[in-house]
Amino acid sequence: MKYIVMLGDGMADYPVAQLGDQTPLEAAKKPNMDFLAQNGTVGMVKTIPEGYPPGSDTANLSVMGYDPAIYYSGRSPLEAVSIGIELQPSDVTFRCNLVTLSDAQNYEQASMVDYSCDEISTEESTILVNYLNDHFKNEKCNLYPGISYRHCLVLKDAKTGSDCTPPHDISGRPIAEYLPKGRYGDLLLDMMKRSRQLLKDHPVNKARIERGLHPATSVWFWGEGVKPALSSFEEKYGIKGGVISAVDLIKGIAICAGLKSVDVPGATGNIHTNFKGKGQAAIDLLRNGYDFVYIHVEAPDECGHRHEIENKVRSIEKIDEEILGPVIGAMREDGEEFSILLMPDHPTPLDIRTHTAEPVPFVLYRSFQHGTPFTSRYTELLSGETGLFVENGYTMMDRLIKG
Ligand SMILES: O=C(O)[C@@H](CO)OP(=O)(O)O
Repeated sequence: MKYIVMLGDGMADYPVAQLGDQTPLEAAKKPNMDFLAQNGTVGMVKTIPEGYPPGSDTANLSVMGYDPAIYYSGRSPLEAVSIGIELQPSDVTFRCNLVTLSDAQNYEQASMVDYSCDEISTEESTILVNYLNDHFKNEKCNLYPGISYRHCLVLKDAKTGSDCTPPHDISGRPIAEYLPKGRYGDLLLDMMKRSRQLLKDHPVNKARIERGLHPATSVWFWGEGVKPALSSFEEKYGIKGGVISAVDLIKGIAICAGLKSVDVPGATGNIHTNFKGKGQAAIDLLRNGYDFVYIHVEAPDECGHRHEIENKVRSIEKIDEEILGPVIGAMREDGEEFSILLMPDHPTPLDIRTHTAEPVPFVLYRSFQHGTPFTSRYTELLSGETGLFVENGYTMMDRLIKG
């Protein structure tokens, strides 16, 4: 028996005028997802517990079977683990984005033009983060380069209690209201201001501007946290598993849960990711001694944040055609019985360009069970109409594996 989670990050949405008032899930051609919905159990599930931020951290922990109320210790430490940073219990970490701010005389007067600097390449960002660290590093403070615009700041012998805003929540808005506050607010803001001076004339940025791309004009800190402690997935569920994702957050959850984190060449975390490669990596894992795979695709979420309507629809179609179809095909070819949980972690509605905490539509399909069809397609509306509602997202893994 094989267990598969197919997770489209931020896939759920609201009706979009440009799509004829359909959601991207309604507009997309996705025969495999619709087949699962026609033959599986369909409903809505709340992945974000009351009082928690609607992030991919809390939501993916839930889907992976870990109650955020018990296991959530912040986002950046999960990413730090994936980057390979040895965290001490007294370390406090922050996500460090490279961002593009608008030109302004004073830092406080700028706006958030782009939380990702046009998804700056890892090669360029590594040069910039190492350069900044040469200026910032001391016995209490260290910057570590990660992937693309996602990096990590570690403060030694520190405490939590800073109040920061994710930059993808304030796209296009003036930053004044959203600058760091709380315990390390002044320190973080000082580094952000200094980074703007240091990055201004950097050759990497000059070359980006020449190529018509957004330069990295500042660092932006958020996602505070401390060393995570997850129980072993294998001990919890009695099966060996792996995770396929392009982003450090999900890879970090995998490592902390004792799951294998698979690197797929060309997996980028955006619409240009290697969808086929991810599907093949899942098949390879399931054919080589692993009974569980969690396939995470970041692209629909990025398209939501960037307000890329067509790309969001297309990313759902590519998940369906290049990942879900081949995985289902391989399981049938091998004569394997299998269960699939299909769902997003949270909605990232195109209209608001950020996450919401609303319940998301799910399908739980078992290759060996055939009952009365629940619904005709996999959509937000039809999933809601079945009347099945799961209050605690972290129980979905029990439903998938334990039945
Ligand atoms: O990694 C990030 O910075 C954000 C935005 O892309 O990811 P998510 O929306 O999945 O939290």
